Amino acid sequence: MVHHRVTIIGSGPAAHTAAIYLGRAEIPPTMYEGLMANGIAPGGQLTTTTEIENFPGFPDGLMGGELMDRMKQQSVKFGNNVITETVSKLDLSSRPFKLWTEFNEDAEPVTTDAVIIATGASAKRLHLPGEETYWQQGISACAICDGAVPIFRNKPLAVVGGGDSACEEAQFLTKYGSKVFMIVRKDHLRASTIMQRRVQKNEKIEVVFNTVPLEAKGDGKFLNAVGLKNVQENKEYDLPVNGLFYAIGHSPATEIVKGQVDMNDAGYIKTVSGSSLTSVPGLFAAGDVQDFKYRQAITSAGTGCMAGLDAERFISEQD
Ligand SMILES: Cc1cc2nc3c(=O)[nH]c(=O)nc-3n(C[C@H](O)[C@H](O)[C@H](O)COP(=O)(O)OP(=O)(O)OC[C@H]3O[C@@H](n4cnc5c(N)ncnc54)[C@H](O)[C@@H]3O)c2cc1C
Repeated sequence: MVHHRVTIIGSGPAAHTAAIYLGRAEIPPTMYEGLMANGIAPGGQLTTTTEIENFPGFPDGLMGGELMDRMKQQSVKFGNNVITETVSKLDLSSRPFKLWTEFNEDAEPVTTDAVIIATGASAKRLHLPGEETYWQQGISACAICDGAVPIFRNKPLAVVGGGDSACEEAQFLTKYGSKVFMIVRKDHLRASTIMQRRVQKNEKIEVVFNTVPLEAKGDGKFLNAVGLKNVQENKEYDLPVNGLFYAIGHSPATEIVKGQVDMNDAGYIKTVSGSSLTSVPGLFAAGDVQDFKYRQAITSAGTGCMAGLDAERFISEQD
């Protein structure tokens, strides 16, 4: 039977930071980095983007994929045992915990004393015609990450969504865009009153109610318009914009722990404030899988550090 002391599930900034801390504490973990788990390559969400300009230590920026390669090199240097498989089942009902990987569900389970779950989240997408062509070429699911890039400067932009995140993203984008349209399916915003007021007060934001996006359009290289439909008037038209930002929510990758650990209504794992501890002793959560608010590489790395230290303490207390 294969047994690991600490198993890390995931391979983004949270997972590799936790692995670096555990490795340096002489508890080298085993990491299941996933094999296109949730459609994302090993290395996580940053492998789906281009340049990262807000991760400290890289004043000239660097490509998301390169940042993740470097994190992996660093964790492997400290003994991280990386397995390129996806964990498909996890049994947290008794310790040691048991896990199975994809295509090996009938095999004997792997056992582990502790688990750090850092499986991340993925932004919900609309899958519009043209979306694949203009993804990261005008379409983004993260205004904070991508809003400052030159293609959006002083250009008209659109945000899809009517909740608090959409309002926040629209406000944020007014720093860069010449105008920001909020495309809202209903005849009202879902956002909190204070957020609605801020949007109303901001002269650069125009809310387009009763409207859904139909198509992403452009010159083959960059987005330059979004096809819209006013569902009340049944009227279709093109809105010229150079940026289209989705703010329609995220899906945390928590399927394997569903029903076994406390989560919030949106499916994010709940952690004890100021720690990575979950409702299950020996299960620690880090990164976007437990963070519905910040969802950044640096915050994921920060909570990964916390999970590494928390798991180290847990293991030391068992020894
Ligand atoms: C397009 C885009 C651009 C972004 N740009 C920036 C930016 O400029 N700056 C910034 O700070 N942040 C940016 N972000 C946000 C940042 O990428 C995330 O906050 C961060 O990657 C979250 O890290 P994480 O460690 O939680 O895991 P993730 O990066 O979400 O990675 C989780 C990994 O776990 C794997 N996994 C999932 N389930 C399993 C399983 N069952 N078994 C094994 N493996 C599994 C996944 O396949 C994935 O590889 C961007 C995000 C996107 C989508």
